[in-house]
Amino acid sequence: MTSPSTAPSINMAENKLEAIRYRDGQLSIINQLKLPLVTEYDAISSVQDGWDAIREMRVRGAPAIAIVAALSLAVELHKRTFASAGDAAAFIKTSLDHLRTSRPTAVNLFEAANKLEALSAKLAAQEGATAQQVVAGTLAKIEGMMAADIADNRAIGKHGAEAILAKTGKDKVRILTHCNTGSLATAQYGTALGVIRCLHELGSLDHAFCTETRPYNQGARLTAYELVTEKIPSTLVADSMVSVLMKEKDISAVVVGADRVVANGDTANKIGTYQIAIAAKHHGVPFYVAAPITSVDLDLPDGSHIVIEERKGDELTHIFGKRLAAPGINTWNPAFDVTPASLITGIVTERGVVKKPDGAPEFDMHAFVQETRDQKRI
Ligand SMILES: CSC[C@H]1O[C@H](OP(=O)(O)O)[C@H](O)[C@@H]1O
Repeated sequence: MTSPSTAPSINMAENKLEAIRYRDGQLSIINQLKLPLVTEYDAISSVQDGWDAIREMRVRGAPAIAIVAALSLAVELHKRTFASAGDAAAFIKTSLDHLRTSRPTAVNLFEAANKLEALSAKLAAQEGATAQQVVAGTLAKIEGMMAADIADNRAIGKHGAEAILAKTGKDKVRILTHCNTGSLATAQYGTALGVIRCLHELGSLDHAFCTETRPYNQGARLTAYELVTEKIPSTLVADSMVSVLMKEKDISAVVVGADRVVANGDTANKIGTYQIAIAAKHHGVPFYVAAPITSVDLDLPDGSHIVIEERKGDELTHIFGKRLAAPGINTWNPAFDVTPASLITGIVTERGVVKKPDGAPEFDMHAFVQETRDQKRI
């Protein structure tokens, strides 16, 4: 499945980091387990290949997971033939059911799967529907996902940059982020890292700080890679340095991504986000979550209902396959934590920044989604 390549991950023509390559039914992804030392694209030729890449975290990041899952289905739809519209819809449903089991916490995958399943069932139920119509309609929806995600990320970047500059009243800001929420976690540009990119484009970024993000090191490996590649002034810190960083380095705001934002604004994000939010509260640093509406789960009332993925202890005990922890030690490796709404200043989406109603400790995501429904594209 792996096709080692020395091709650069930067598309020099557009100066864009291309983590997901999809052309005419052919899909490949950068193997993020090997970054930043090796840039290698893995071919994804089936739904099972997509599932494996997501489970093994060769591709990760909430929007990227949803997009690669859907595109892995698109790859199969390009190759297969079906006897009837019903057969095509049944295959799509079975594939999506399988893809839903790859990783549990990021809601984007489930949101995309639900939409695609509903669409294919609707197409198949139409009078005289053919398999080709079901496949073509589903493919069009899937193939539009990347463009929609890039547009959403650019809008998130703009809203987030404006909100941070307004809140801090500063011309130039110093931003801390956690994990990787950039081009590697999305179709391109990124969510929280998109806000940092936008501040940089506006000439309003003094400096970005990224955490290592143990145990998987998305910050040290991936965010640092994106920041250095784009020549954004930036510094890497260990997760354990966040409080002293806020005390001594004049951090203007924190902006992080999200895997699931529930109805009251409680937010599941990469493990370690919660302690950064607590430190931000203590130091009076505004704390923003940046995420597309596809990361909002209105079905869950608060964060206690979010299923948190637990991953293998090897991610803690080993780095690049090399053991660093004492053999025999027990491990606990939750991949995400939940930051309570009370610690969050604002939730930046493509439709604007959600704020708490006056004096309220929590957000009303239902009201925000309802009010902004007309702006919905996908
Ligand atoms: C914009 S990506 C959101 C999210 O995804 C990351 O998780 P993982 O690397 O485990 O897939 C992280 O929590 C990011 O903030």
